[in-house]
Amino acid sequence: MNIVLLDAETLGNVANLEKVKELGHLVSYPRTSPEQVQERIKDANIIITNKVVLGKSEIDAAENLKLICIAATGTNNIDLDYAKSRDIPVKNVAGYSTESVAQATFSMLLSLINHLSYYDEYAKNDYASSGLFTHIGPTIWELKGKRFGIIGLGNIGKRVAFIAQAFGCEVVYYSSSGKSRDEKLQRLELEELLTTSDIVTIHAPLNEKTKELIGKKELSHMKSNAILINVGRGGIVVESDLANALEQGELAGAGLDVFEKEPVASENPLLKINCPEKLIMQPHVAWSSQEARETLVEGIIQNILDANISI
Ligand SMILES: NC(=O)C1=CN([C@@H]2O[C@H](COP(=O)(O)OP(=O)(O)OC[C@H]3O[C@@H](n4cnc5c(N)ncnc54)[C@H](O)[C@@H]3O)[C@@H](O)[C@H]2O)C=CC1
Ligand SMILES: O=C(O)C(=O)CO
Repeated sequence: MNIVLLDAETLGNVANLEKVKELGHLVSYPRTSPEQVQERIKDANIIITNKVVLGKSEIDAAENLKLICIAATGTNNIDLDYAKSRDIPVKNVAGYSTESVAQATFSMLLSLINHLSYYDEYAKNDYASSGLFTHIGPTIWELKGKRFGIIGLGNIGKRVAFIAQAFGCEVVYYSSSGKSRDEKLQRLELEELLTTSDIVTIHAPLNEKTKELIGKKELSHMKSNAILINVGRGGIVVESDLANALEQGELAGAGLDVFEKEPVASENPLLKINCPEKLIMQPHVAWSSQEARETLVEGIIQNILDANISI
């Protein structure tokens, strides 16, 4: 059985990747450009991809393809409808990074509301000569009692809700999908969630309903002291509108782990905003704790075993 892993570098150093070799003949590429995909997968029975895009032409190029394994939870890099029409199963790994992404959500949020970068820089450069034990600079506020609005209440959204409640927040959520109802939490329409929340975090997948869900109009509904965190997918937030909204003071800050184009384009307006202290950016690492990457590989192995492929 030919297994082709297209973007091994994205998994980092995980010992259990060796176990995939016990399942078949593994050819592992650190990275694969769009131009290289078709040649590399032409003999593959199983393709493993984290973020390499497999559309119609790529799927057609792999004539003996039996399974597509996504080395991720999000499935938006695969043409799922076309794979289905060709009877090729597509398996993602659900839930492997829930803790890691929830932790990253709060890491960015707490950094922003406690102004970590500012106070770190002050302590290292100005504190010794300040003559005062403290320094009241940018305002720090407490999470307790604040309204915490979650967009997408699945595995990650629910974990974030639990932690937000532990901080004493009032959690509300928006979901267009009936699957994620939670009777214990208040469900709001998107506009009300945006208008009334002090913190908004995004944990939805990218699909037709979520694409550009948060643009100019939605950002203008947000409270001027609010913080927006997006660890779902980049295409959900319109980046040029967010850059404008931060500059205009329509919201107080944003933490982004995901971007419409990854890596970000050098002309991305977010890289050029005139208030960089209001924005934290990460290179799509919310998922990537050591524990999560090892669990991810276990999930891929299980997906291959479950598929019970015979060649
Ligand atoms: N930044 C990162 O490193 C990572 C990002 N992700 C992203 O987070 C997403 C969610 O992950 P999980 O919670 O594990 O998945 P999940 O499938 O458990 O939850 C997704 C939730 O979003 C809801 N949803 C779907 N369409 C929606 C819409 N139009 N509006 C509001 N909610 C909607 C679904 O009903 C579901 O409850 C993934 O699809 C992926 O895009 C996931 C893992 C790592
Ligand atoms: O698992 C996911 O969906 C991620 O974004 C990490 O690759």
